[in-house]
Amino acid sequence: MTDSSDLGVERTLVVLKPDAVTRGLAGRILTRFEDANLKIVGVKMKQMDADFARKHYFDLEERLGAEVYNSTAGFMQSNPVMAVVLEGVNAVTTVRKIIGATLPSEAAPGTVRGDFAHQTKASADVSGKAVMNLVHASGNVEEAKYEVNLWFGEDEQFDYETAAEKLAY
Ligand SMILES: Nc1ncnc2c1ncn2[C@@H]1O[C@@H]2COP(=O)(O)O[C@H]2[C@H]1O
Repeated sequence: MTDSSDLGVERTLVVLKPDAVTRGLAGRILTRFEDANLKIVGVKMKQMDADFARKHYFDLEERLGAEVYNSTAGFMQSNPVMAVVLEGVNAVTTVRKIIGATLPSEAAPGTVRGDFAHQTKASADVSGKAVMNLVHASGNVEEAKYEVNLWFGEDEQFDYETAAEKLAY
C-alpha cells in the first residue's frame, strides 16, 4: 500500500468559531473545503473552557500579547465551536488559502472570511475585542500535528476512500 505521506497528504485542524456556528454558516463553509477535494476525517462540536483554550492557543499570548490572547480565548468560549480534521494533498496550505487573511478587512473576495466575515461590525480589528473571523486553521504542518492530536483521539479520526478516490485510482 502507498504511504500517503509520499503524496504530500496532510491532515489539518479547522475550527468553526462561535460566530460561524451561531450564524448558521457551518454547512456553507464546509462545502468550500469539500469542493476543494479536502476529505473530512473527523468532526465534533465542543464547548471550550479556559484550560482547553490555553492548550489550543498555547503560544498566542507570547506571540501577540495578553490583550489578543484574552479576547480571542474569551470569544472562543462564548458559544460552542465545531472542529474538523481535513485531509488532502497540501491540506494545511490549501485550507489557509480557502479561508483567507486573518483580518476580515484584508481577506480577499472568494475566501471564507472575505465573503462572510468582513461585513460584520465586530470583524474590525478593534483593540481589546476578538477578531470575529469565523474560522481557525492550523498555520503549518507542525502546528497541524499538535492541534489535530489535541482535539482528536486516534479513534475519532477515520480512514476511508471517497467516491472520487475510488473512481480515480
Ligand atoms: N492582528 C491581530 N489582531 C487581533 N487579533 C489577532 C490578530 N492576529 C491574530 N489574531 C487572533 O489570534 C488568533 C490566532 O489564531 P486564529 O486563526 O484562531 O485567529 C486569530 C485571531 O483571532
